[in-house]
Parts: sequence; structure tokens; C-alpha cells
Amino acid sequence: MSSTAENFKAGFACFVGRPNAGKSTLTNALVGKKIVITSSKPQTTRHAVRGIVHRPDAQLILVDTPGLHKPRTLLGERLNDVVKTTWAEVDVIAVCLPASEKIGPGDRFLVGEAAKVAKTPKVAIATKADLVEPDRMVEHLAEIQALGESSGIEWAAIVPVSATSGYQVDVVADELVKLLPEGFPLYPDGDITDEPEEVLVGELIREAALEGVRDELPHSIAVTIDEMTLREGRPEDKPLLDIYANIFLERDSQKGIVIGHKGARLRDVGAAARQQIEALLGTPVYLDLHVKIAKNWQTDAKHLRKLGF
Ligand SMILES: Nc1nc2c(ncn2[C@@H]2O[C@H](COP(=O)(O)OP(=O)(O)OP(=O)(O)O)[C@@H](O)[C@H]2O)c(=O)[nH]1
Repeated sequence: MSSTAENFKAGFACFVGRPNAGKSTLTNALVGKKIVITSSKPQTTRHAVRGIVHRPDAQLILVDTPGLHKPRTLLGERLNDVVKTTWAEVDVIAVCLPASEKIGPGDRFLVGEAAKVAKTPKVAIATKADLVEPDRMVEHLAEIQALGESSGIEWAAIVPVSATSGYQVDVVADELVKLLPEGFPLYPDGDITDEPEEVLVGELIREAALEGVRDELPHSIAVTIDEMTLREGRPEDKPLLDIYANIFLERDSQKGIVIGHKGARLRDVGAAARQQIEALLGTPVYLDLHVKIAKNWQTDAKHLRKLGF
């Protein structure tokens, strides 16, 4: 690539918004590959996974943060710390406000917090445009404008988007790129995320383990990877990746939910996770899952460290 710092832009953007606002889905739509775990339940994004959008004129590095929320546990506090540290470091903050929902106290709190990071430009994104009629969108955009004014934020842009239909995803990229500093690419071409593969694999396993039992186990699952190695002695064209992982639960009573009758559910979890991991890494996988109990891991600092928070 013959780009110079004069005609190339490179920098960081982060999506913020209440839980379920569509941040992860939009990140995936921009990057074009499933790297961030999306779910219909709030607060499943634990890691600031970066997706990288490579364009001829720019490199846009997306930092996906967990939702800011009133902390009730030590984990909650850590999550909020991660969010605020991220905000101070990026070149543009993109606030996601779903058109399918009224702007509420949660959004006001969040926008108020974002306003405190005064120097960073802010873009408002009206997500889930496909779910609403045009007149509702017009009303929503006016509310976003008013929210900016009452919080002391001058939006650099307000963009309606649908990450699921693809509507205006490119416009979101354009508006974010405009606000990046000039500079050389920060990552090699082709990198989609710099998150260690172990973290992504752990997230895929956690997602599979939560599938169908989210109501019973909303935030009580953590996954660690003990080992991830290519099996020795395999022919070069038939590699096999051995992955040894642990699913941590808070209480004994949760074991049955995850494991199921005679281990049937755990087998399904393993099969689903394996499929996702193979799609992500492009290598056949042998996945060994162990279910363990780490009592009250969400409130125990020692456990949190061990589990990587
Ligand atoms: N119809 C529609 N649904 C969407 C769109 N974007 C996201 N969703 C859905 O909204 C839900 C939440 O999306 P996520 O991308 O996980 O939201 P998030 O803001 O990352 O959520 P947290 O990780 O909990 O903070 C999922 O069920 C998505 O499929 C969209 O553009 N249109």
C-alpha cells in the first residue's frame, strides 16, 4: 500500500449505548465477520474486543465495550471502569440509541457521562432502523438532537442505521472515519481483531453454554481456556486443534442445568461451540469441556483475577 500519513486516516472509535442497543451487531456489520458475541440478553459483552475496518483511505479500529450500568457487584464495577478508560482513549465516541425504544433515563445517564469526555467528538447512531416506520424515526432523530442539546453535546453527525439489513452501515463508517486523525495504518492489513484467540474461543463457548438457559443463568457463567494446541503427529493437510476449556458456575445447583440429563445438554453445548470455533479459526477442533464451580465468582476478587477480569 502506498498510502502516506497525509491521505490516510487511522484511529479508534467505540460504540456506547444501553444494553441491547445493537452495538455488537453494528460492529460485526462494519467488520463483516462474527467476532463480537451478540445476544438478545443484555450485558453479555465482557471484553473490549476490537474489530478493524480496512478501507483504501482509512483504518477504523472499533472497540466494543460492555454497557455502562449501576454496579451491584465487583464485576459490575470493573465493567464500568473498562468503559470509562476506553472512552478517554478513543478518537470518536458513537452513542447507539435504538429507534425501536424511547430515549430513557438510562440513555440520559450515559449521554451525560459521555458529555464529560468533552474533547472526544461524538456521533449519535439511531440503531435498528428496520424496526420502525419513517415517522417514528423522524421523531427519534429530533429526540436525539434535543438530548444532545440538553447534555451539552454537539453531535458531529446523527445517523440512522440497520445493522441487520445493512442500511447505512457504510454511512456510519464514513462519519466515523471523518473524525479520525491522519496517520499510518496501526494494524497489518487483514487483521480483524487483536483480541487473543483464547478470549474469542472462550466467548463462543460461553455463548453456547447460555443458549436456551439465559433466564436461569443470566450472568453466572465464565469460561477459561486451559490449553489450545495443534495436535502433534497430524498430517499437514489434516490439522486438529485441541481445546481444553472450563465452564465456571457459581453454584452446584446450576450444574444440572448446564450438563443436562446424562450429559446430553453439555454435549450439545460442545457441538455448537465447536462449530462456531471451527468457523472462526478455520481448523477442525477437538473440544474438551469441564464444568466447575467457583462459588460466588462475581463478587470474589481472587476468582475474578483468575478468570481474567
Ligand atoms: N431488527 C434489528 N435488530 C437488531 C439490530 N441490531 C441489533 N439487533 C438485535 O438487538 C439485540 C441486541 O443486539 P446486540 O448487538 O447484542 O446489542 P449490544 O448493544 O451489543 O448489547 P450488550 O452486549 O448487551 O451491551 C440482538 O437480538 C440483535 O439481533 C438491527 O439493526 N435491527
